[in-house]
Amino acid sequence: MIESHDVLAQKSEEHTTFSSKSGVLGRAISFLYGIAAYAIFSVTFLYAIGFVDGLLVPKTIDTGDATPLAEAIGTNIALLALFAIQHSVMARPQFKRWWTQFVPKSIERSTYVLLASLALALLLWQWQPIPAVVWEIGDPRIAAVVTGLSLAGWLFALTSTFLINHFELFGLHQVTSNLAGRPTPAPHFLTPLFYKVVRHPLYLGLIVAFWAAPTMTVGHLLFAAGMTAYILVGIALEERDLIDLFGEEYRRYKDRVPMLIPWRKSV
Ligand SMILES: C[S@@+](CC[C@H](N)C(=O)[O-])C[C@H]1O[C@@H](n2cnc3c(N)ncnc32)[C@H](O)[C@@H]1O
Repeated sequence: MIESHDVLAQKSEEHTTFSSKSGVLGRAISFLYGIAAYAIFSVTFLYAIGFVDGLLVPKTIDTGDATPLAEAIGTNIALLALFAIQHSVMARPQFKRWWTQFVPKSIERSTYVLLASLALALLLWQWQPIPAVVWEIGDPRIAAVVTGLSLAGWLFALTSTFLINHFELFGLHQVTSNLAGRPTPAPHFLTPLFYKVVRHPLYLGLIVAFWAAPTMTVGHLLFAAGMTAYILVGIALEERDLIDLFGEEYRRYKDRVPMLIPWRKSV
């Protein structure tokens, strides 16, 4: 089903109706809730960079008490699955339609961001190290370049969110509009800068950040492989929704621009 901009405008209208009904106090509380969700996301995201790259934080992907291998693998797969299921299920329009019967539309995205951050925080906290080494770069200068590449991946991912709409993606736009009594504008299809080269620069940045490791342990490899597999499934689901939302425009974009690997027709 192609969701027209009229339908989206009507949704914005419904959103305004809620805003005007909820009162100033309700809107102020929603706004503070959105700010808190965003703050929790920011701390978790920054911690995740240190965790994956083994920089500055007390617990990294390769530190912590050793547990039996089967237990470590089982725990880590369960943590990755929880993160992936939360992300994928809650991002779907059908799920959003269902749970906005209980959660106000203005804080739907903030609640998603909050739960996603908590799922990530649980993973960072409970992750079991598996220290066996898969590869290790001996030359410290090359190792530093590889860490730099990983950091560049994180920055590329973060920049991509600003290119489409960082504040909408993380729920701040919605709670701010609600506070001001304005409708949240309907989503727009955008292809700025990186989005002209690949369709999913944010995910590409994350994949680079996960795989560019000067020392790759089995634990880190499990994390990188699990997250990459999840991203590929996530892309298939996201693109189905984007075609529903933007129709022929997104189909043509898909034919023209590769998914993740620049200048490659198919991927
Ligand atoms: C976490 S972001 C990831 C964006 C993209 N997949 C990427 O990797 O850069 C997911 C949100 O971005 C939106 N989105 C993805 N591509 C978009 C585009 N070209 N223009 C506007 N919104 C887009 C999706 O509808 C979804 O709500």
